[in-house]
Amino acid sequence: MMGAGGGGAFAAARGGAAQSGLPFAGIPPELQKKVDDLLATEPDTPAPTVEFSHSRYDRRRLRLRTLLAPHALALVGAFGLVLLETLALQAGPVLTQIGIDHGIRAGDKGVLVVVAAIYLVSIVANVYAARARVAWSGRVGERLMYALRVRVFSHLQRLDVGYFTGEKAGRLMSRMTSDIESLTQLFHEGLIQMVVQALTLIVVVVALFTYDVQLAMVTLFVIVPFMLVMTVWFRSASDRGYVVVRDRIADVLAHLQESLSGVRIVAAHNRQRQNVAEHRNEAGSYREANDYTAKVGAAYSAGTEVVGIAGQAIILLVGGRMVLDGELTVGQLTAFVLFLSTFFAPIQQLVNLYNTYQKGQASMSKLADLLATEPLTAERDGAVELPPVDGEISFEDVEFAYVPGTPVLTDLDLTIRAGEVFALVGATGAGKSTIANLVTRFYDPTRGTVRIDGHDLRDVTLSSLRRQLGIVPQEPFLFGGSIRDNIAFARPDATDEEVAEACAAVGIDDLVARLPQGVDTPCHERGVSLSSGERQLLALARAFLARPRVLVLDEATSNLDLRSEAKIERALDTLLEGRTAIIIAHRLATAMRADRIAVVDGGRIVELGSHDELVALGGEYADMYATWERHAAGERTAEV
Ligand SMILES: Nc1ncnc2c1ncn2[C@@H]1O[C@H](COP(=O)(O)OP(=O)(O)OP(=O)(O)O)[C@@H](O)[C@H]1O
Repeated sequence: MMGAGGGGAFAAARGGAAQSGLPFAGIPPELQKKVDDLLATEPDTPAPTVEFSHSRYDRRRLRLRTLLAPHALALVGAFGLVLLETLALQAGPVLTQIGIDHGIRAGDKGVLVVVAAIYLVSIVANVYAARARVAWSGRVGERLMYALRVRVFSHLQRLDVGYFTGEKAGRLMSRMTSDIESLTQLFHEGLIQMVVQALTLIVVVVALFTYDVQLAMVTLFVIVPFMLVMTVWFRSASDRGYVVVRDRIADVLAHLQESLSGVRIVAAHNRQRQNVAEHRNEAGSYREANDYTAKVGAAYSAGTEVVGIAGQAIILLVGGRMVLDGELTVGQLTAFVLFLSTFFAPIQQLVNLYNTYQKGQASMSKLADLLATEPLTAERDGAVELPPVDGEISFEDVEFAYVPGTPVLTDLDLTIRAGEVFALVGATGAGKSTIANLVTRFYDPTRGTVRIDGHDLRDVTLSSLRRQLGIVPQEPFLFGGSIRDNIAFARPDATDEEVAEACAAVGIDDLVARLPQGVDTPCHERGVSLSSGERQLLALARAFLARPRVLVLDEATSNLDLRSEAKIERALDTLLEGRTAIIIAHRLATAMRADRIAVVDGGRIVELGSHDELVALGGEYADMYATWERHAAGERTAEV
């Protein structure tokens, strides 16, 4: 299939636009063939159908077995290739023995030629089998990792907001980087190599016993015990080492992530030197942990080398005597020594692979834990679609605690009427954002119920709820992409006209017109290229385009200049029309324009009413208003 947009667009351009006088006047006929050739080389990548559900997903615990099961057939194929590879490789010592005993010692050149030819064939067979096996297992490994990456990412999209507050982002990144990496190693080479080495070991043991039982017994009972003791020591020492290595790399990544996302604050507070010192400590601890595992590995491989060489010397001594006594041929002894040298390699390899396996399993269990984490705001079984709402929000006897035992909101009973503009004011830390977080269902109340048009938020599907909610945070996040992508974030299918309408509604049409590529101008991550006022306006345009029934707006605290402020106020007038709006107001000017105002203090609503009512009440709000008026009067005097 041709890539969806490409061919059609070009074909249309060729047919119609050439005469239309549009800026893109079609492809000149002399270039059409080149374009067709180019399109023919485009990859065949139909748009994937993405399935994402908050409630229906694979809940089985992640295990090696269940991951591999769908690829059983491919694995059987790989096993066949491994068998061929191993047998071809181990033919060497047997052929050498035949060459010596029946060729050299019998003086038969014909045998030597045949043996050499078979040797050559076995090497070629080994090379081809190994090549096919590596390519095959690599492909299966990549498919597994692809599926796992998508599964983990999808689950991260599903988890509740609170989870990300509790988990350091750097640690989560290490799930997706170093843990996925160690599983990749396991799937690509680790597992199949374990089979290769285990098979080699079996073939060699069978060959040793076939050549001479007595010599094989010497090998097994004198040499192997040393090998085993060292291996057991190595296993436990390196296991301990790798646990530390994994923890420390996670710390390094966490520190890196934090320093990168806080780069402005770091620069502003001159923390670079201290940050470098901290990172040096983190990286130093990681290096020490790696030093330890390297030391353990070095001691083990040197030790096994010594045992291997000593083993060959013992076999030469015992076997040599047997040759002298006529119990063994020279060819057989040579084959035995050759087999012996391939006997230790698989043991060493298996132990190394055991590390890969351990690392992979540890990563698997961390990823399994992550995948088993149920979102705290999980969708209930049988959750229903929220029908189009008028936008009445009610809190019934609500209590909420981020940390069990320390409630942040208590005894909250409140009804925000449909279409009402409702402002929350109060000191910092009073609980205003928390109230908003319950409306957007970023959290569920610890006790009581939050309803929208009478529906308990926990009974409706998350997507149908969020479709009708608009959220404008204090510090709007801008994603990599164009201004258009950011405005149409909630509705990527919005038409150009709708995007333009949203820009005009919030008054950023003149800003967009000034940009070099208009709405297609790329904006950077976190919107560093836009001012904070412009970012707020862009977020308002985003909300406007989404046309939510209920809008939750956390007003920017940053001081905006009077023009930007006026612009934002005008944008709000358009945006709030006919919608229920909950505004966390940081400026009294905003609160004053609301239909009703709630003063929040210590997790409770202490005053509730319109601006005039609250001023008349003479309580906390009236005090705030009086202070604000004095300030405003002061500013006016200063201006005069
Ligand atoms: N994720 C969290 N985990 C634990 N405690 C939290 C969390 N978020 C907020 N809190 C605490 O809950 C209380 C209420 O916080 P909230 O953010 O609702 O206040 P606020 O009135 O919106 O303040 P501000 O005007 O500064 O945004 C505060 O004491 C705060 O420290």
